[in-house]
Amino acid sequence: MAKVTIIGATGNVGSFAAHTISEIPHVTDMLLMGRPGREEFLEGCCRDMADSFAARGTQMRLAHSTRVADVEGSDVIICTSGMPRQVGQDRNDLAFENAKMVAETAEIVGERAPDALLFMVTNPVDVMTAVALKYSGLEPRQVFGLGTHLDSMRLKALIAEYFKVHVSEVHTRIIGEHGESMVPLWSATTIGGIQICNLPTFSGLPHREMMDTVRSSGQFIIKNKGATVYGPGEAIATLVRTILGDENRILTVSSYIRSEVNGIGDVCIGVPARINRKGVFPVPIKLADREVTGFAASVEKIRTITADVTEKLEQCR
Ligand SMILES: NC(=O)C1=CN([C@@H]2O[C@H](COP(=O)(O)OP(=O)(O)OC[C@H]3O[C@@H](n4cnc5c(N)ncnc54)[C@H](O)[C@@H]3O)[C@@H](O)[C@H]2O)C=CC1
Ligand SMILES: O=C([O-])CC(=O)C(=O)O
Repeated sequence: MAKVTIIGATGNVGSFAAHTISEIPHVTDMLLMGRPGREEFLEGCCRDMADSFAARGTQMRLAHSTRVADVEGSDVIICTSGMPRQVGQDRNDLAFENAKMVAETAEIVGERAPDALLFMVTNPVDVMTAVALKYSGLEPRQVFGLGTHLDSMRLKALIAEYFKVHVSEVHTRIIGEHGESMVPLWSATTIGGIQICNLPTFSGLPHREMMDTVRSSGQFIIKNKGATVYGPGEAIATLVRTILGDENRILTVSSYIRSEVNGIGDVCIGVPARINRKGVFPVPIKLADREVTGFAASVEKIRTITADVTEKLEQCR
C-alpha cells in the first residue's frame, strides 16, 4: 500500500513515468501534480490514465493537484518538474533556474511529508539532489536522484548487443556525474557472472565509442524527437519498484556520500547504493586507480557547481 506523487506530471518525463509506475502493484494511490494554471490539463491526464487502467484492470486511486502542500501522506515523491535542456545546451546550464524551483518545492516537501522519500529527476540531477537534500531538511537516505542509473542502463544495452547476450546477463555500472564526467566501471562489469576482462573478445570491445554513445544519448534523442521519455520513465519505475518492494537491489543513483568511495565524499553523485523501503544507502567501495582519478574529477566538478548554485540561491532568498 503506497502513495506516489509525481511533481511535474504534465511534462514529458513525468507523464510517462506516471504510466509506468501505475503498473507497480504496491502503488494504491497516485497524485499527479502540476503548476497552477494546469488544472484542466491534469484533469485530462487523469481521465486518459483512467482509460488505460480500465483496459488493464488496474485499481488505483488517482488524484491531481497544483499545490505542493498536497504531498502530505506520500511514500515516494518524484520531482520531474523544471526546464529540460535544448539542443546544444549542457545539463549544467539549467542548474540555477531549476535549483530555485527545487529549493522551494523541497522546503514544502520537508514540512508536509517528513517521512517520504524524495526522488529527483530534474537536471542537472546531482546538483538538484544536493539542493533538495539541503532545503528539505530530510535525511540523506531519504533524498536521492536518478543519477547514473539511466547511463548504466544505456551501457548495459550496448554491451549486451556487442556480445549478443540478453541484457539480464550483463552487469555494469557508470558512476559520477550524470553528464560529461561520468566514469564507467569496467572492473565491475560482468557477463554471465564472468568479469568482462576475462573474456577473449574483451580486447576488441569499442570502449570509447560505447561511452561516446552513452554520453551523447540524451542530446541525440533531444535533437531527434525533442525529449528523452521512455528510458527515463522506465528507469524511474525500476527505482520505485525497488523501493516499494523493499528489494535491497544495488542500483547506481545520485546519493549523498560521506566517504564511501575510496574515502571521497561530501557530495551528491552517482554511486552504487542499496535501495529499500527506508531509502538509499551508498555501498562502500574501493575503485581501481584509473577509476578513482576519473571519479575524483567528477566529484570536484559537481561539488564546485553545487557550491556555486547554493551560494547564488542564498543570495536571492
Ligand atoms: N535525470 C535524468 O536522467 C533525466 C532528467 N530529465 C530532466 O527532467 C526535467 C523534465 O524534463 P521534461 O519532462 O522533458 O520537460 P517538460 O518541459 O516536458 O516538463 C517539465 C515540467 O516541469 C514543469 N515546470 C517547468 N518549470 C517549472 C517551474 N519553474 N516550477 C514548477 N514547474 C515547472 C512544467 O510545467 C512541466 O510539467 C528536465 O529538467 C530534464 O532535464 C529528463 C530526462 C532524464
Ligand atoms: O539528456 C537530457 O537532458 C535528459 C537526460 O538527462 C537523459 O536522458 O539522460
